[in-house]
Amino acid sequence: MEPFSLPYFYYGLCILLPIIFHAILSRGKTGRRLPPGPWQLPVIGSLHHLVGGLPHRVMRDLSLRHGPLMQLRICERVAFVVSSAEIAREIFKGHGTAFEQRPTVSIIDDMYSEHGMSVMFSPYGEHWRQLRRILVTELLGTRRVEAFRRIREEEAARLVSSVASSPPGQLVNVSELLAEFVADSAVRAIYGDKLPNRDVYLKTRETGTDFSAIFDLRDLFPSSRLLRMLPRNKKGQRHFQEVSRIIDEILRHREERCAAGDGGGEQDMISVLLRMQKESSAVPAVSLTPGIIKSVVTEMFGGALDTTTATLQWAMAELMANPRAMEKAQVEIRRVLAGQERVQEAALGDLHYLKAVIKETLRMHPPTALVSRLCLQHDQKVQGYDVPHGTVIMTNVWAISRDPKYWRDPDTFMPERFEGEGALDFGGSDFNFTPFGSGRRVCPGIDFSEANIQIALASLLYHFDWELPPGVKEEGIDMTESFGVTAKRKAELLLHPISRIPVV
Ligand code: HEM
Repeated sequence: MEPFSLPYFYYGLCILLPIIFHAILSRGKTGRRLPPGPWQLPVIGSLHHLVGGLPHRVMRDLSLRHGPLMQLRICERVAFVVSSAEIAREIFKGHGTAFEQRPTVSIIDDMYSEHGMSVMFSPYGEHWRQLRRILVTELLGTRRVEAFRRIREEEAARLVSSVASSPPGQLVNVSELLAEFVADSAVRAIYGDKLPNRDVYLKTRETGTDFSAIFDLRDLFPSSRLLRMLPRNKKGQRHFQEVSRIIDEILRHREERCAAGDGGGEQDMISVLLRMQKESSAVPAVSLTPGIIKSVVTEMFGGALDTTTATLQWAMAELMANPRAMEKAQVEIRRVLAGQERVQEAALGDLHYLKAVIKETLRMHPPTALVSRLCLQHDQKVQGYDVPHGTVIMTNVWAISRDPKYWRDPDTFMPERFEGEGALDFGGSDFNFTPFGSGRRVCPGIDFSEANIQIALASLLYHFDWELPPGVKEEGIDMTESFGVTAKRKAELLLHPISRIPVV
């Protein structure tokens, strides 16, 4: 064994002393009662604990050690991570509007500062309330979602035609086809037409969900004047400029078509917004300037595409990994739709097992695994702990919906748990199952995305049986999640379709 070496002792002391002083000083300074958390380093705080894994998974593991309300300090930002349904309920039900603001990052602030905030990142207040009302009543309400039915049916028919026309015996890239289905169906609803450069847009979106495009040191050290003078994140800037250019192009096309007399029957979201802009009395407290319309449209694209696509891709992968659930879903669909040439939405209301499959997919793979809010009121207390003004509250939706305290065999895909009377719903009031968030800022796109997911899944399962590539077993399907803002599948899903109900 090496003899004790004095220089190593001094090196160790040099590292430890600042940590100890920092811990003592910060404790003395705040005088607050804060929740427990992992040990912190000077300057970076708890950041080092988060390196090397997917944030929602690392945070779940940390919270198993430190508790369901855990404090993290990421450089200058304080975050409380919530990993229990009871605490989530306390936060969203017991504190009025204290936690109804979303934290934002500088790259998003920069982008919106040019043309005005939309809904997602708007501070809680009158502007948000008015825009949210437009979303809920005019753009994403039941009546409007119903009006997009023809679009969904056409795009679902196109999806199964693409599968049917693939060369016999060849694998079909189901992930890609589902991404294209969502892009076409959602975009036609938003814009009235398909994107002329859909593939370029989809590629651009991929960058937008990459953490490296939104990362900026300014967000971690908001008090640093020096960092504010440094150049912005180039990757993020390029990405947002590209998105901005594409949305400008879309809006220009739509306005030209409106001017040429094609109002899209006032069905698509952009023409609704343009009409409301003209009738300014329709929205007294918010001026629908071209900039605000651009922000709303950008957000509709952002909110709709990745989340819906990820859910569909996970659902197909889970069904392939669980042949019993696949068979049960197909038996139901083929019984309910018996004799139909293609899937029509009218029958989908009777597909109870399919609905349970979608819920179970969202339980196991919530696309927004961490839902963040900001505490903007003073003197809030949660579980007896102080919540300082400016604290980021991160609800670990993924951890809660995989917690054995609430779910039997939480890592097993079991749609049956959502069958029958009294099954949980994802509207935001069952706090152990909140893939769409909760409280006043719950996702307004639930009906819109559910309608798209149902018809695409039902169509794929109605017309085809599906087989894995040779040599791949159900338990060998790659279920790795990619690292990014949306919890997507890392691997593409390649499958063999076997025609059962011919596509005509
Ligand atoms: C499977 C699909 C989807 C999932 C899982 C999802 C999830 C979420 C979540 C977790 C939030 C945050 C809620 C909170 O803070 O409590 C959110 C907010 C939001 N979502 Fe979705 N979403 C989906 C689809 C959509 C669609 C289709 C749209 C629009 C076309 C949309 C637009 C929005 C908007 C605008 C907000 C911000 C609401 C506000 O701050 O008031 N989402 N979504």
